[in-house]
Amino acid sequence: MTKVKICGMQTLEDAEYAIEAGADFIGFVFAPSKRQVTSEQAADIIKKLDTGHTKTVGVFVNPTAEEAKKALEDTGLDYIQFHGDEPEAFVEQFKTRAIKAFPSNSELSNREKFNYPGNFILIDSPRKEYYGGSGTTFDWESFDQDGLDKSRFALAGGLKPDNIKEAITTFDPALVDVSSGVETDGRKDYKKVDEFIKNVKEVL
Ligand SMILES: O=C(O)c1ccccc1NCC(=O)[C@H](O)[C@H](O)COP(=O)(O)O
Repeated sequence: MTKVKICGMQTLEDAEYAIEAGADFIGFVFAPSKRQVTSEQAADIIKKLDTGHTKTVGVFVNPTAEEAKKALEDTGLDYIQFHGDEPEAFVEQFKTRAIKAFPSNSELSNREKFNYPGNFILIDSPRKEYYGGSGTTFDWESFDQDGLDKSRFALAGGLKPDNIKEAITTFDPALVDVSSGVETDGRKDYKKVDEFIKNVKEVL
């Protein structure tokens, strides 16, 4: 079954809700974003969570190796999501605890992307004001799926309760990642979180 990551946790209540609703991963954005949290805020939330099977992810854009290692050690994160232009050799240092994101308009071929180490290779919409979290889909039809390793493929960008089934049918990803699509007025909307996860689980 497709796994779900709910990204952009900003409060303990949001994180607890996403875990209870069945998210496999929850994300905290450390990069510049309207959802940005400090490592102290994330650590404070994570230490209060009973995560069960849910894994925690810190989203960074072009961090130094020291920043990423410190976040893993000090914040209690399970994984780091590299959402910038981090080179392959850089991600290699974190390979058992890394997710590597690329915009859908990256010049790298799918084979080159999947040569990167990491548990998942995430394809997100093209960058706008920030490196992610744009809330817009990319053109699924014209995206070349040749060379995608579906077992490590994660899909993001404008996913929401009413397009997630079509997204899964179109791409058969191992993981789907959402932020804006489960928000109302910039805050996590628990009804949308429930609906999103329910719809993912309904796809066989
Ligand atoms: O969510 C952000 O604000 C963000 C900012 C900068 C870098 C990455 C960011 N998010 C990473 C994610 O994993 C999001 O879930 C992904 O970009 C999809 O976002 P959305 O289109 O809003 O569902």
